[in-house]
Amino acid sequence: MTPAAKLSLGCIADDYTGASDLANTLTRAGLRTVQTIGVPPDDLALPEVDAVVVSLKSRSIEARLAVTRSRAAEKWLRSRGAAHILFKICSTFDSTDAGNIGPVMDALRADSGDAMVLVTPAFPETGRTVYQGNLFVGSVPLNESPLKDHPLNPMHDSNLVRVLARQSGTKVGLVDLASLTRGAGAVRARLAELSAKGIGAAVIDAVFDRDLEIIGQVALDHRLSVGASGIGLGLARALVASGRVKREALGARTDAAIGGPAACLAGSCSQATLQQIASAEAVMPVLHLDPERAIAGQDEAQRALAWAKDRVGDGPVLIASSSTPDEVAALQSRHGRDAAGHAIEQAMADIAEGLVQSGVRRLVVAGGETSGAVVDRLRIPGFLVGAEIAAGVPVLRAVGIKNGEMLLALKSGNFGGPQFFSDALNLMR
Ligand SMILES: Nc1ncnc2c1ncn2[C@@H]1O[C@H](COP(=O)(O)OP(=O)(O)OP(=O)(O)O)[C@@H](O)[C@H]1O
Ligand SMILES: O=C(O)[C@@H](O)C(=O)CO
Repeated sequence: MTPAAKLSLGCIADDYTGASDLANTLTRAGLRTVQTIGVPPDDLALPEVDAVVVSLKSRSIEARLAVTRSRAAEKWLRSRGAAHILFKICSTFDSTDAGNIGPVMDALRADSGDAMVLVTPAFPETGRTVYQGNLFVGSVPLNESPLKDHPLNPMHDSNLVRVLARQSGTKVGLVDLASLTRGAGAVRARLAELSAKGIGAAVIDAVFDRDLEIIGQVALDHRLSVGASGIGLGLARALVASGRVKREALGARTDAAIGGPAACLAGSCSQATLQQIASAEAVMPVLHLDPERAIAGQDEAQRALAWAKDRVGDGPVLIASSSTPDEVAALQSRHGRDAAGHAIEQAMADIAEGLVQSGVRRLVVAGGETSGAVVDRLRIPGFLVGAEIAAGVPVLRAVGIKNGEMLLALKSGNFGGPQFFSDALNLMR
């Protein structure tokens, strides 16, 4: 990116798959977008863009650290001229009562000087809608969805006003769908009412993309918003509609093939990923790691690499640590949740590193934390967005890596259809 280019939108994502989901949404809405891993170093050559999504791995770390890292990203984005910053969280509001959405929002709100922050994880394209402040995943409330069994942050309350209030020092209110359907003026009036009561964060209902377009218009009055790809869509469409950004035609970027061996890694234990692994068994060799051995040391990663070496020359392979909720719970009770998760992530990173050393240039990774560990280990500084594999999951072309080119797909645990792994590989030529 040239130093003179001014960003129309700055984004801070709390995990890497979420960042690529948002970068995909912004690209499809016509914004020239790049995804960086962390705050980019000054010598990273990036094209001229309208939006930068800085990817952090801050969803499941200590709140204090998440705040510090988010603030550093904010400072960089503001210094590049971003008038509005979107803090990208998960569309299933993944967090615990200790944070990190509330603490990061509070800090960025203080920095922005905004009296009011709009918050919505709605992303209708993937079935995430918010009504009366309650988040629905498909047809069920969040607390009845598979997110109740998430390995790191099980979600047991679907009322986001309550969830956010427990994490935040800011008073939280609601803008309901009835206000929203009366248009941007009604939303602004409702926000003024909330503000007069000392409320500084408003969870906003949204069920359809048209709701997000209204939210996007209103959000641009402010310097900060918090939400998932849906609010990204609203902001991007509002930027284009207001003439602040000239819509970029899709396909303006090269999708040149890379070829070479391909592999998939799955560390997500979501229902969607478990089903995708089961479907992949029919079309490619699949190795199920022994999670107990992966925690014990590096032998399991070495075993996986030896297994892959014998097969990857003949076609794609899949290596998965994923287990069912009962098995995950049993493992966590033996080793602790964070220790088990971290050790398995590191085993996945070891495997990714070994695969790339042996020539793999096309890599599909399932799971946000898993993707974070893998991308960090591969020292990839950023990505350009390519074709869309499934809602929220684009093909990514690595930029700034030392050894040639690489294509990746970073899949959020819950995203993608049953054949996701083959769908991804079909587009990653
Ligand atoms: N068999 C297993 N038992 C316990 N934990 C596991 C197992 N396999 C993977 N894990 C851990 O579970 C966590 C899965 O988180 P990850 O973010 O990768 O997936 P996800 O939460 O489904 O995806 P997303 O964050 O994109 O929704 C990681 O910390 C991973 O190491
Ligand atoms: O918003 C989502 O659901 C995803 O982009 C994500 O962040 C999952 O990790």
